[in-house]
Amino acid sequence: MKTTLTKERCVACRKDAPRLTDAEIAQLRKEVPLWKVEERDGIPILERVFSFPDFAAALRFTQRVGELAEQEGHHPAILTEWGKVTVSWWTHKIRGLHRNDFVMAAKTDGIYESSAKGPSPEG
Ligand SMILES: C[C@H](O)[C@H](O)[C@H]1CNC2=NC(N)=NC(=O)C2=N1
Repeated sequence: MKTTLTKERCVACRKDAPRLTDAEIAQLRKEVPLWKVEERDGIPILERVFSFPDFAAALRFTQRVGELAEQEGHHPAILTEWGKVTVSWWTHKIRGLHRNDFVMAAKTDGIYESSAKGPSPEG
C-alpha cells in the first residue's frame, strides 16, 4: 500500500517536541499496517520483522536502512540475524513516537519492497 509518508523528510526533532498522542498513532498506523507498536522500558516503539533468504541478504538490507538513517539523521535499532532483520523506530530525544518514526518506517518498507524485487545491483 503506497503511503505519502515515504515522500516526507524527517524534521529535526527537538527535546520539547510533542510525543504523538494515541489517536495520532492510531491514525498513522494505518499508513504502515505491517508495523507493530511495542513498549520497551516504558517507551512506545514501532517495530517490524523482515524476512530474507539468507544472512547476506539480511545484511544488505541492514546496510541500506543504515544509509537511509544517516541521510535523514534519524536512527533505528536493528537486529540482524540469519534470514531476518528486526527494525525498531522511536525518537530518543522525546522517549516516544514522533511523526519521523512513521516516515522512517514507511521508507524502510520501501527499501524492503525494492530489494525484494530482485537481486541487489551489486549482485
Ligand atoms: C545529534 C543527532 O542528530 C541526534 O542525536 C539525533 C540522531 N538520531 C536520532 N535518532 C532517533 N531515533 N532519535 C533521536 O532522537 C535522534 N537524534
